[in-house]
Amino acid sequence: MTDAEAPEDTEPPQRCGLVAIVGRPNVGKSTLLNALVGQKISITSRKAQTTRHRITGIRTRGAAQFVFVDTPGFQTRDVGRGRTALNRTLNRTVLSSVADVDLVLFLVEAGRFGLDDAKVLGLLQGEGLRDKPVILVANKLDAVRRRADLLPWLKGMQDRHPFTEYVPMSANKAADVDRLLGIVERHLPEQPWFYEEDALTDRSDRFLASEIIREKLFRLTGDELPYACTVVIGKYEEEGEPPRVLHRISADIIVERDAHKGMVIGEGGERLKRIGSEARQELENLLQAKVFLELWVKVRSGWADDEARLKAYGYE
Ligand SMILES: Nc1nc2c(ncn2[C@@H]2O[C@H](COP(=O)(O)OP(=O)(O)OP(=O)(O)O)[C@@H](O)[C@H]2O)c(=O)[nH]1
Repeated sequence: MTDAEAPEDTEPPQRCGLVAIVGRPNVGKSTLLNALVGQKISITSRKAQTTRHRITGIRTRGAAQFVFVDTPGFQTRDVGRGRTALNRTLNRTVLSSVADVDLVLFLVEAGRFGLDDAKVLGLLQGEGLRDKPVILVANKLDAVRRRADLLPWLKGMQDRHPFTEYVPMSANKAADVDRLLGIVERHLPEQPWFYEEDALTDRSDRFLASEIIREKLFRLTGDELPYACTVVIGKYEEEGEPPRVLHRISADIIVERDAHKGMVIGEGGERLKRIGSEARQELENLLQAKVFLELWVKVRSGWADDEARLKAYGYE
């Protein structure tokens, strides 16, 4: 067979790129990330501002590999009284996580654009970020009662920023999420994939463990517990060979006051038991291994105000 007769190579070239998901707290960033990645990686909670770490989720679909970077929402609410070290650290994280990405998904709630949203958009229009392609994702479309109002709203958004695309959608609708992936794909640079085809996250098991425990902590304590609580993994050991692997994990739940300790432990230790057993089950699913989980509750007042301690806990 000569070259002229060879069948045409129809394989599309590989695409791969970093995508940041930004938006004010509670707009649906974690929900969207989980849906885009197709498996639960980040944590979601009805409570605002639970995502403090920069989390990557990876999705490989066809020729495209999407590397998602979830960022904490630009902090518009103070933690405790006044501006704390925690807040300053969070704002720095937002900026640095967006600087090196190929594309930004700017999430707002469809039909709304408040002061909080404007602050995040302001960050995106800052020095060094101006030429970055930004897709406006108008999330929670299902919650919009008057669809007719949406068109003028979208027109208004055009005046606020020259967005690359406008995508009204619901993060909890699979078809919408699929359509968004298709749109994002077109903006990924043509280059070889960074990760294996089946990679989901470059975060360690240790990190995922602390995120899952923290999610259970917030879900099961409701609104009582201030979000200035954290989870620190002390011991993390793996024993045995597949398929019989055991992860031995010991974690500290750090709270600010004795009263909070009581809330976490609950009557007769019931609540702490539940946090532990739900986290263990979820970890066993995720790791496909047995998990032995030990939880301790410790009081360290003022931890959110101590930069050195934040570093020790991994908030950089
Ligand atoms: N109706 C509706 N609710 C949604 C949608 N997407 C997210 N939510 C809800 O919005 C709330 C906040 O979602 P999260 O994904 O935790 O929001 P987030 O932006 O990551 O919040 P932070 O971690 O606080 O920054 C949750 O109760 C979600 O279930 C959507 O498309 N429609």
